[in-house]
Amino acid sequence: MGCASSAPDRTTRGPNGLNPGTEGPSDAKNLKVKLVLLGDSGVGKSCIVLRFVRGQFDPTSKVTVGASFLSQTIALQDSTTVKFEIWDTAGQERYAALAPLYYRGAAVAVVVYDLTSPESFTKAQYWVKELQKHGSPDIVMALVGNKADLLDRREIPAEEGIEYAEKNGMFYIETSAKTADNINQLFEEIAKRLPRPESSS
Ligand SMILES: Nc1nc2c(ncn2[C@@H]2O[C@H](COP(=O)(O)OP(=O)(O)OP(=O)(O)O)[C@@H](O)[C@H]2O)c(=O)[nH]1
Repeated sequence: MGCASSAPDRTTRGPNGLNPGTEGPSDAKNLKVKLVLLGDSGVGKSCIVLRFVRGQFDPTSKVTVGASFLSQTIALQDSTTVKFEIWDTAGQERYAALAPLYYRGAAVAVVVYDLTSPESFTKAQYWVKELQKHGSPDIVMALVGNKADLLDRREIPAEEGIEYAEKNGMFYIETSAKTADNINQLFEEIAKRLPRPESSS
């Protein structure tokens, strides 16, 4: 597990220097945002990132160790760009204590569960509470039910995800990193919800 581990050239360990490989501040036309992915091990966080950044899916990928970093810029219809600086955290319990290093200061949190796994939905709720307690007050949060291609194995009905997301001020989306379903839409939806800095011109 850990799709992004197949992309080592843009991967780094540890949160030091929170903007590796990036230059220049955000402005009204070119936003730069720190995004963190949280969720149980095996829910598909790395695969979502790899699908979004590289358009690839690697079913044989490895578990994430610590965290990995990738960035991707998207252009919106109003000719603004959003550069996502993505911290993909490791879902295994042994790395849980590291998570605050990655979600601290994040403008966006993407909390992922596997819609075939009730345990992972419980874990997603744990991360939402953690973010509510310790994340930035104006953080944009998405709740993602991944592995939507495995519909015959679904355990969490969409309504449950929607209801939980609404109660917690998040938006809900179901994705499949395998088929690419809703992956770009996830990031476009986040981009739409970002607070815009005042234009200086
Ligand atoms: N069917 C299906 N399998 C998926 C999907 N996304 C990921 N997987 C599989 O789920 C497993 C785990 O994916 P990862 O992306 O490594 O999971 P992770 O959340 O990054 O796990 P950690 O690195 O331990 O935190 C891999 O075997 C993937 O091939 C999906 O959308 N559909």
